[in-house]
Amino acid sequence: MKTTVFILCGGKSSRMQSEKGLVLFQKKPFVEHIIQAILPITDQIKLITDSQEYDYLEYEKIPDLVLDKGPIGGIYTALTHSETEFNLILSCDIPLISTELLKELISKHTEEAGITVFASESKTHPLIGIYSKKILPILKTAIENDELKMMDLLAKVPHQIIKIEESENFPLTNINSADELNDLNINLS
Ligand SMILES: Nc1nc2c(ncn2[C@@H]2O[C@H](COP(=O)(O)OP(=O)(O)OP(=O)(O)O)[C@@H](O)[C@H]2O)c(=O)[nH]1
Repeated sequence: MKTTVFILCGGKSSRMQSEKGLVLFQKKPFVEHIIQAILPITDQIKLITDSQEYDYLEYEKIPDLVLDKGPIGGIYTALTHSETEFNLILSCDIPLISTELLKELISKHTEEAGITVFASESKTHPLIGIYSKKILPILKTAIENDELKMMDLLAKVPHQIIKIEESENFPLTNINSADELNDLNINLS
């Protein structure tokens, strides 16, 4: 299955108060941890961002087509730009993500699903997902109507959930603030 990978590196980072994808974890920016997990699968990696702070990375940067719409706006830009039917969309704040989990997600996606994501009983992970280009019209309408919640988008699209145990959530953890990063570092020490 030919897949393009898009990392969402936009938004306000208001809880982190600095460019989230460039926050250091184990001496390396979040975004580089994510790229490292993707590279054994593909080097077709693109960043959705308006920030020049990512210019040092060799991958293509695509500016947002719509502003202030949150992750759903970034996904809209990614799918509009994409030349492949299947697209792995990742947020920039998941430094623990592994190649194995990404491979599992890609291998379990089926053509009938517009979106495939992981979920445990307590948590769904919509920003670690396979998104089909065919959902673009639904995305566009959602943005036009300012219906920007990812869980609302999932409800509108035929989707597939890859069930995981609660204990498997850890590598999918997203880090939104300095406090959460601190907790993660304590957890791992
Ligand atoms: N390209 C793009 N990515 C976005 C946008 N808004 C959020 N994201 C990304 O979506 C993911 C989840 O973002 P959130 O944590 O919901 O929002 P945020 O703006 O980064 O952070 P907060 O201001 O703290 O809510 C992160 O990878 C963000 O970089 C956007 O407008 N464009």
